[in-house]
Amino acid sequence: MRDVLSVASECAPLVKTGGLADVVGALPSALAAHEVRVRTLLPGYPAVMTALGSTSGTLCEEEELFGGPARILAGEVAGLDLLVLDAPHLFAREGSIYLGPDGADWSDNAERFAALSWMAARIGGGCLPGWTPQVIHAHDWQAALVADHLAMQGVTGIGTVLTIHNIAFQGLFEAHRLEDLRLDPARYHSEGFEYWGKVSALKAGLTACDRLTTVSPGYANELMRPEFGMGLDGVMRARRAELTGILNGIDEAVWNPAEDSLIPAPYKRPRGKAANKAALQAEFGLPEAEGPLCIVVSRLTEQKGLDLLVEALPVLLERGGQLALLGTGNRDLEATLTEWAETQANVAVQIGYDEALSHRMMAGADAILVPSRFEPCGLTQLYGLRYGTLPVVALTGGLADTVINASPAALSKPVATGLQFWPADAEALKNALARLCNLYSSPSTFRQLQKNAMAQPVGWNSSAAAYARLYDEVSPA
Ligand SMILES: Nc1ncnc2c1ncn2[C@@H]1O[C@H](COP(=O)(O)OP(=O)(O)O[C@H]2O[C@H](CO)[C@@H](O)[C@H](O)[C@H]2O)[C@@H](O)[C@H]1O
Repeated sequence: MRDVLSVASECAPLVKTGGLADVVGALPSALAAHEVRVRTLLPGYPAVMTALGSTSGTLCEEEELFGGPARILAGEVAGLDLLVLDAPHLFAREGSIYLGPDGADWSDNAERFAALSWMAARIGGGCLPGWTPQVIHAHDWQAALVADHLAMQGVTGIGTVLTIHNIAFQGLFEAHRLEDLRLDPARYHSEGFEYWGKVSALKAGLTACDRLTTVSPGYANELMRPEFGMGLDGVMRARRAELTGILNGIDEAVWNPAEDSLIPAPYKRPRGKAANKAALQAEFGLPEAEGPLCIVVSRLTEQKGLDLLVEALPVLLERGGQLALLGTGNRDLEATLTEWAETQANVAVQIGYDEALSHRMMAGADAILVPSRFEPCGLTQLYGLRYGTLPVVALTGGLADTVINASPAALSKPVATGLQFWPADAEALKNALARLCNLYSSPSTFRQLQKNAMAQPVGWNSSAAAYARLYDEVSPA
């Protein structure tokens, strides 16, 4: 049995802004089947403290943690073995976990997440009675200082793994804060955590952790190229031997069309989607239509390429297709999409974040559109596969790794599970939408694609085994 401390800034179902939370929340139970015991360290945001309740005990205290006292609490919540960093001066704030009321990053995000890494390192050093992990698994920049903090605390004999969920987020801070963040000035150089005159928390982890992973083999390759490495491609190339791409899975208990209590009519076969489609159209105020009902469930950011969809949309509408979109983010994009919905009968837009609605959309739609410019893995195309909702995706990162394009060869086998297009531009997306409409107009072909999609494995099993092997490799002898 391996003991692993997973460290992250979010974890479903407790606190979620994106796919990171899903992965951090799902991995522990997937790993349990592979002889790995995971305890998850999270910041004590109000939602986490409330979920923990009063049953927890204090396991370890710190008098002064970046401006105030702190302690580690423990408890079981939603099947997770949680360790919670209770530090009210850093985390007892309402609103977004990353952003202040003005929409900008909290000005002390450096200290907030340095504190998380510092306490992870303390746990690695044995501060909890009776439990010390063999491996610390850090997720994204918010946990990436952990290897440096282990070194600063003089802790050795612990394996470290850093997973990159999205290299666009790097945790950059002014260099003069370096010592306040309890970092070693001797590592402030181009092969350490220095990045264009700043401290990069992500680069700290990329240069100091024993092993690096990212969330698909395709993105692992892309990260080593300037177009995708966001300035860190050189670091990724230098650490090529320690970098692995391990595909994300989805929680098959939460995303199961046969037993999903959040959808109107659970189903096992594609034809069972019809009742869900009618309900979804009614819910969004969409009429019946000749073409496919497409959905988007997404953060509205540059990465996700939804500006391309705005340009390509007429092709779908001319063919009698429909769009129902759920998302939030970029204000201009929200306004443009809302305008489309106000002027087009076949476009409906819901601005906001709504987990239950996202299930109803997966169940009711014919296709899900994911036109991302880059996508480390992507989860919504995996939900789409499981629900027989064909993914139409850009050929990048994990989208390229998880969807089998409906090429003539793949259609004839038949193994195709969706549509891919490249480059990630409006013209290629228009072509993909036209191809989708063609396939949709042949019901038997479309039904076969849906069956193939629903049969594609999208769970955690083989990826959990890959993480377990990695933990074995980095564990001290
Ligand atoms: N408005 C809304 N309402 C309800 N639910 C919404 C929503 N907007 C988004 N979601 C949900 O949030 C999650 C988003 O996960 P993704 O993996 O698709 O992208 P994200 O960029 O957040 O994750 C990053 O990390 C993950 C995890 O490694 C990688 O898969 C991904 O490529 C990388 O960019 C999904 O569960 C989705 O259903």
